[in-house]
Amino acid sequence: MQVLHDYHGPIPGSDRSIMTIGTYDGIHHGHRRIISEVVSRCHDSGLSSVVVSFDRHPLSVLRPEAAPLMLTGAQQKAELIQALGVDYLYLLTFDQRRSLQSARDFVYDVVVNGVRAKEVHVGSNFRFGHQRQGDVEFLAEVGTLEDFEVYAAGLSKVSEVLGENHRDADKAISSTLVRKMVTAAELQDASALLHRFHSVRGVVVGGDQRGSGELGFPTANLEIPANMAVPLDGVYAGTLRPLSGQRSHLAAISIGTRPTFYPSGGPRLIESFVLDYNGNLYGEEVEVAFVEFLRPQIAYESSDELIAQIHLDVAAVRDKLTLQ
Ligand SMILES: Cc1cc2nc3c(=O)[nH]c(=O)nc-3n(C[C@H](O)[C@H](O)[C@H](O)COP(=O)(O)O)c2cc1C
Ligand SMILES: Nc1ncnc2c1ncn2[C@@H]1O[C@H](COP(=O)(O)OP(=O)(O)OP(=O)(O)O)[C@@H](O)[C@H]1O
Repeated sequence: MQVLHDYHGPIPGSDRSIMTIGTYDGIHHGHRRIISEVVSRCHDSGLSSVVVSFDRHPLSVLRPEAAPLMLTGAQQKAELIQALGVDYLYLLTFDQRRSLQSARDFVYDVVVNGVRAKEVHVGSNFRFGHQRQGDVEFLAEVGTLEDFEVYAAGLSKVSEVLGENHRDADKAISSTLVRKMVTAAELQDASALLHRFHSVRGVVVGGDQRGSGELGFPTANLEIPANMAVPLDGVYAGTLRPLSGQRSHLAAISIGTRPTFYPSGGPRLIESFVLDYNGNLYGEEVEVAFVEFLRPQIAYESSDELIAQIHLDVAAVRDKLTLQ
């Protein structure tokens, strides 16, 4: 897959393309359906597949105070789109200028002159352009004039993945809904909607050295990235993968402020005790994936009580994740 940044001009190597547009944070079940449809129609027609997306969430420019915590960083989103077999990711800088662009100018700039689309696939709720004025009907009107077809897919509902009895069965799957599930630690539901375990990437930083010393459980510490969705404070079964390698390791993960040692609150961290591992992870970029909530954070009376509990946590991780 080739990544084009604010590319002006025809997509290289192809006359016309089949495209989709959206924020595409998380690449959830509904997103996958649309992107896979684009890829499959390209296989049939020999055209190139293009996902047009933004380099940041539009709300981070329009109303930063209302910007959501993200499910994917830019690199991970690109990797997930690539894994679906897409040829080109066309990333638009979402800045003040873009936010003021009318729906008509956006279609001509991106769909007609940029991608030279033959087909545009979106969900039926897709909106675009200044103040979200453009909708599927407007896109189709321009399509009639400019010779591209618009396919508006019905929205995939939660019931398709989580069954008719789920609390949110009737809702459309959306990034917003998955973000809520992640932050509420409803990880089984979130994983099913994402087709993967939610994860966060970061560089391992030094801690207080208490983990490797007094506790006997060294931890790879990540600062919580300011704009990423992270499950609520607690202890989790999950995995850690150094991005320099392919292998994931089982991990007992603690998210929180270490209340045993910082009663009035320390920095909030993601700390991973990696099972059966004694390498050095400092300075490495890693991906920590959250599989299952085990328990809340507890302020223990003594280190010994915490150590006894971490032994149980590690056993629980082994038990749950080696059976899956
Ligand atoms: C599996 C696991 C569970 C943990 N649970 C708690 C907890 O319930 N309460 C708490 O105060 N700290 C908890 N911690 C965090 C430890 O306090 C922390 O790892 C320790 O203070 C070492 O910090 P350091 O990495 O800065 O040296 C947990 C850590 C791990 C790995
Ligand atoms: N459940 C769904 N089923 C089918 N298509 C969807 C679904 N959700 C979103 N889409 C489509 O996927 C594209 C990207 O969606 P986008 O990321 O903008 O929306 P979203 O997932 O609903 O996120 P948010 O909750 O932030 O609005 C759009 O064309 C959108 O209409």
